[in-house]
Amino acid sequence: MIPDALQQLLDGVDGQETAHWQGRDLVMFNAPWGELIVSLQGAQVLHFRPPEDRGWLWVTPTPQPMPGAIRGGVPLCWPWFADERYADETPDRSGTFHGLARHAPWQLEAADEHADGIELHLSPTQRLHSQLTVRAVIQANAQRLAVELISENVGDTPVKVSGALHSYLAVDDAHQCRLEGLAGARYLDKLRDFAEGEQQGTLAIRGPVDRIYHSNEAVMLHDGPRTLRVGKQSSDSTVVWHPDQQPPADTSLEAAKRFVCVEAANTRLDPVWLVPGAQHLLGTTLSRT
Ligand SMILES: O=P(O)(O)OC[C@H]1O[C@H](O)[C@H](O)[C@@H](O)[C@@H]1O
Repeated sequence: MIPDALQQLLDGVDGQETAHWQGRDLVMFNAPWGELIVSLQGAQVLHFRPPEDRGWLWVTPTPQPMPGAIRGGVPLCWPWFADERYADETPDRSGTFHGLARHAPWQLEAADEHADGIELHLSPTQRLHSQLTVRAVIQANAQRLAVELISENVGDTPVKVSGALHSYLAVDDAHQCRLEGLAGARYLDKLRDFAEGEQQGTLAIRGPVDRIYHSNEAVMLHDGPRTLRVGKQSSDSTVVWHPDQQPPADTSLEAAKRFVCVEAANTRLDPVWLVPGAQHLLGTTLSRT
């Protein structure tokens, strides 16, 4: 579910086009395999809709201005998740929440479109870290959307990294949703000062949720008759976030009912130590069941 103005821009696209929205440069695709919008601020997928379905992702109708990040789609949190500033190079570790990548300008390096779908390769226009490089690969076809974030240590000392593919999944009503796949997983509850818990059965969203689950399993998001599968790669943390009655300033109460975040992440539970020359691929794959 995306803002009307964004949908109108997309409706005028046949094939691939660039556009400008809310101060951001966008790459838009309207093709037989589906609709896809990527913002070059943060290499952020804002929208994906396969044929004969509705959009899988949610974007706030009232985004904050640049250089703030757009709330919605799949923001790339890198090289740290939340306030876990392991790779923060500022002297007092005062770097921005969720890292540098989602605010930074990225460039499209390659777009390989074929009859069944597309593969996009993006990288930041400038290095974001003295020792780390990062790139993103986005694949879309009529069955799935995959986002990969690939970090490499090009320096000469080990670097500790965390991050997240912070997917905002569009739902009819968050309070009607059930998340399956987390039963038995231990979690840290960020709303209770990181108290530990263990998930019993399915997770229903009945109020605010902000939890880091120690799990590498796929999550099935049941939203009425619809189910979206959130798969992941090289991620032992799954973050589930829904702000309920206290949405952030860039989102109305009404709009906040329409998303649930299920994030493939590396967090304090499973930070990645990258030794010189090593690469790490954090991935998520969304698909219908
Ligand atoms: O408002 P943002 O910086 O985009 O963060 C939004 C949310 O992201 C994650 O899911 C965190 O676990 C939450 O604690 C945070 O509130």
